[in-house]
Amino acid sequence: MAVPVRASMKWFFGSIQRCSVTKSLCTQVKTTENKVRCGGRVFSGIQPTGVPHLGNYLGALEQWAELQREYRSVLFSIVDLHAITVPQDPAHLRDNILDLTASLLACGIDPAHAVLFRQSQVSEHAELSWILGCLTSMPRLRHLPQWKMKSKGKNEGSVGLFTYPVLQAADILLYRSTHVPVGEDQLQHLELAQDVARIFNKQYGDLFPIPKALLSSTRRVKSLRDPSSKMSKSDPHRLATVSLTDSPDDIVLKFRRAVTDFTSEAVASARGLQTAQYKLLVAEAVIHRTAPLRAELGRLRADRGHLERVLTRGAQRARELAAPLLQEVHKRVGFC
Ligand SMILES: Nc1ncnc2c1ncn2[C@@H]1O[C@H](COP(=O)(O)OC(=O)[C@@H](N)Cc2c[nH]c3ccccc23)[C@@H](O)[C@H]1O
Repeated sequence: MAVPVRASMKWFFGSIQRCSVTKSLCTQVKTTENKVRCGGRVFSGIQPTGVPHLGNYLGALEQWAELQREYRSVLFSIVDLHAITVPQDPAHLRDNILDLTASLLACGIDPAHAVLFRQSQVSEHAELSWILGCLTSMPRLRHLPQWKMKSKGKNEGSVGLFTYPVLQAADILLYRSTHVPVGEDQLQHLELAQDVARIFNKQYGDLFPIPKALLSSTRRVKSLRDPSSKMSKSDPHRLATVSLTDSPDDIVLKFRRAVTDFTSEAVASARGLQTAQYKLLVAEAVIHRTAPLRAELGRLRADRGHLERVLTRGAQRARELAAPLLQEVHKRVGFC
């Protein structure tokens, strides 16, 4: 099958993928515009489904760390309410939340610069989600990716899975966020958040800025087994996904087995190499890039108390921002 592993490895050679989405929806991160210290507010979220993979890192987390130095106000949430839209084992979920916290810190998220918190510890998310859900039509949600993928096309999922994107809109709007760094797979969800903000503003008066997506240069890392799909935590094929905690041997194995249509003409720095040599080169680059993260992650994971404290403090700071906004929403809709 002629499918490009090089597409999933492009970042290594510094190739910048072109943004195919309209300018109004998204902005690529490394533009001059965004290098200026911005007065806006950045918000993003990640599901606690284990240690992040290379797609999460290159598509989102790497730029999260940069943005916290560039923006005045930055919040990152571990979205555990989203995680339970599919069945979860409670003990496993608890572990995953702390493992993800350690991973985010290892990727450079600094609680002194960014508010890092668990979504379920700030109840305003769920409450705003209800209000926004009352402004959202069912047909608008039916075609969004989470529902289409996870309900298996048979309308089999839970109500929570169906309204998942409304909760995501609430996450973003609750902080009047202006910029949302995400991978390409989240753009449709962001469009919904924009629509909901417009609907609310029209009905109740201007309150929410229309949030923009910030796409990294590596906005879609593909599965190493089936490049027609994205690299994903839920991929059942063990060799499809590179986790940040994979051992160097595992990384080499996964790239060696990766599906590719590579020809050495395609990437200047690999000219003249055979496919096997090229794959090894990329595997070594990934090992080199992830080694410091692996070491730091191991250290952070050992101190569960510290991780809990980071999340508790983060939730306090998030609530200080969320409560007055929700109060204002209450006033506008007529609750007080
Ligand atoms: N293969 C890939 N290539 C490039 N980027 C990728 C790849 N896989 C994942 N990503 C990006 O990683 C981030 C977290 O992924 P999640 O699936 O947990 O991401 C999700 O499931 C969201 N619904 C979480 C969420 C909840 N509320 C939010 C509010 C704002 C932004 C995001 C959220 C995302 O930026 C995602 O785009």
